[in-house]
Amino acid sequence: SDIDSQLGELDSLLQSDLPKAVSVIKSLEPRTGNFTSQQLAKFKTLKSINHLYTGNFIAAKRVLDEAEGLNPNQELLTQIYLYKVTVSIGLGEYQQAFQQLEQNLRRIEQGDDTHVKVQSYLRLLNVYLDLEAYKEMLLVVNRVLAFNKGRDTKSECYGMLYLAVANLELDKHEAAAEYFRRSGDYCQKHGYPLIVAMSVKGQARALFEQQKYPNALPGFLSSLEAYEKFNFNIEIYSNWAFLAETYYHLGMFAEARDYAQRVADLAQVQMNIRPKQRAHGILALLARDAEQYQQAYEHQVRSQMLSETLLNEQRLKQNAYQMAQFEIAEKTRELDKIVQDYDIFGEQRKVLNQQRSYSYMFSTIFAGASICLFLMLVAVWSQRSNYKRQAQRDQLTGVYSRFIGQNMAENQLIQCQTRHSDYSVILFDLDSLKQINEQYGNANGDWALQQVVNVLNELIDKKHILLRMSSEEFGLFMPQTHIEQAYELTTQFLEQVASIETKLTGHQFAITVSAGLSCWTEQDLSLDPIISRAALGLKQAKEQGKNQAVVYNPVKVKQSQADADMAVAES
Ligand SMILES: Nc1nc2c(ncn2[C@@H]2O[C@H](COP(=O)(O)OP(=O)(O)OP(=O)(O)O)[C@@H](O)[C@H]2O)c(=O)[nH]1
Repeated sequence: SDIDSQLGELDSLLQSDLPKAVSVIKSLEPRTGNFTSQQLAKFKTLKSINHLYTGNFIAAKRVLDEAEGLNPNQELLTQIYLYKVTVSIGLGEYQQAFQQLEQNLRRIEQGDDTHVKVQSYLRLLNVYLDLEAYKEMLLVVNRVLAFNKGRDTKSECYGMLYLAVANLELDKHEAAAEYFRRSGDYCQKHGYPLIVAMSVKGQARALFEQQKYPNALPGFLSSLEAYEKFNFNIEIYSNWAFLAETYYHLGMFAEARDYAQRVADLAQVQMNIRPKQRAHGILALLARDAEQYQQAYEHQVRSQMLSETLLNEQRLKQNAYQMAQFEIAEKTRELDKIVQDYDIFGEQRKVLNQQRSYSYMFSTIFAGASICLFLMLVAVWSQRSNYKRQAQRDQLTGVYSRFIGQNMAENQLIQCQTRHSDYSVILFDLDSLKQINEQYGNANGDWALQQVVNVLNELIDKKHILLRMSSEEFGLFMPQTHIEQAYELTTQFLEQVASIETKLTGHQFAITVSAGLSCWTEQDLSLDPIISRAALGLKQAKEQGKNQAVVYNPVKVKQSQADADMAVAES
């Protein structure tokens, strides 16, 4: 009918000429009263695509719900569900996306269209990857491979790659290396050079994780060369960062510095953050080896702040759009092939070929089973499962870094403020660390720092937050702890530190710490004034001859002599 053909036209326009599509939607709107419910469902579904293009996920969700309620046929229903998944991904509601996919899969499994099944499974893999549900990924990968049986080479190629990625993320590094080798061979044979490069890199990653740095090196170098042909910058920069780290472990410091510096010099845009985070980590290590502690500390702080930025879920979408900016002929050809292979929407193929940019976007957003595959892959490769922990911790002592730790402490303080409960802070600093470094070497200085932290870790409990405030200073934040309790704990801490046995190092030297204490008063609106007072206490402790704790709380000191007494040096 006339309406059906107009809906068909709208379908095409949505991928070729968005402004015109919008005007067609407007012109059809007043006539929807004459539509059959099937046509109306189709119309609403198409409207949702427009909303998706413009990033209006809420509106898309609403019209899709309406379309679903109109009892559409099976084919349209599948389409509606897939768009709903896209909406959920767009809204960052991955759990929901996952449930919708499961629902849809159950429906699809009852049907017998193997192609649709494989595409849906691949799509499900995206979401699993994003949810870091690697075990589930393995199950679904096996289903992809079982259904596809090598029929669709592209799906097979991706399936094999996914299998390797899941193994890598599950820390099955040996298996991962083997699977990456196989996916590399297969994809090479069937002409998917970009996936070959990813497989080569994946293999290098698996070897890298096993600390087989000499074996990992050639893989990073050769995949770098391949990515360079594609101008695939995201991967190029990522490889530089891995090369920096690999060279560092191989003791080739000049090369490590060179690659790390290249990455550190990159613009601070979304897609560079992960490599930059890694590169600053390496620069921190290099600076530390050169005994440039201030620089090392600064690099570490930068690295940690970048990690924090990465935690933002939005990076996935932004990565997608960064990627979409690569207007490289090679890449476009590759994408066209992907789009063809993954063209769930059959007839739209010819339009996709006419209109590259829209097809690009279309494939990114909808036929996402293809391009999203490697976008998400890039994102997940950028987000090692343990990186969150690493980023939050000081590398030497394992305590929280300042950035993370102080945020946590600040949150705790707010809770104490609302409950009017106690909150104490201890700042401490190893005495004469400079001298220990100079006399017994930096390694022993490091060792001393670690021992001191070990001692304190034994004395504190879960609710306490221990963090490295700067290269020299540590802070202990203690909710629901009265200053007298804090002082008692500090006294014990100082005693135990003083009795640390240093013979194991081959030297005999004294380790002591000085500490400043302070606690929350009703006047304090944040941690800052409390920390400043503790710092004054620490300064006083140093001035009074070190190896002692000083409580600095002017308000309380004025109020009671007992508190002032606590400020007296430990005997
Ligand atoms: N080994 C080692 N030394 C460090 C680390 N971080 C900082 N340092 C060194 O610690 C020293 C601190 O020097 P100062 O601020 O003069 O303090 P100090 O020698 O500890 O003397 P006081 O704090 O006054 O007792 C500097 O020489 C830094 O290079 C580290 O992670 N490991």
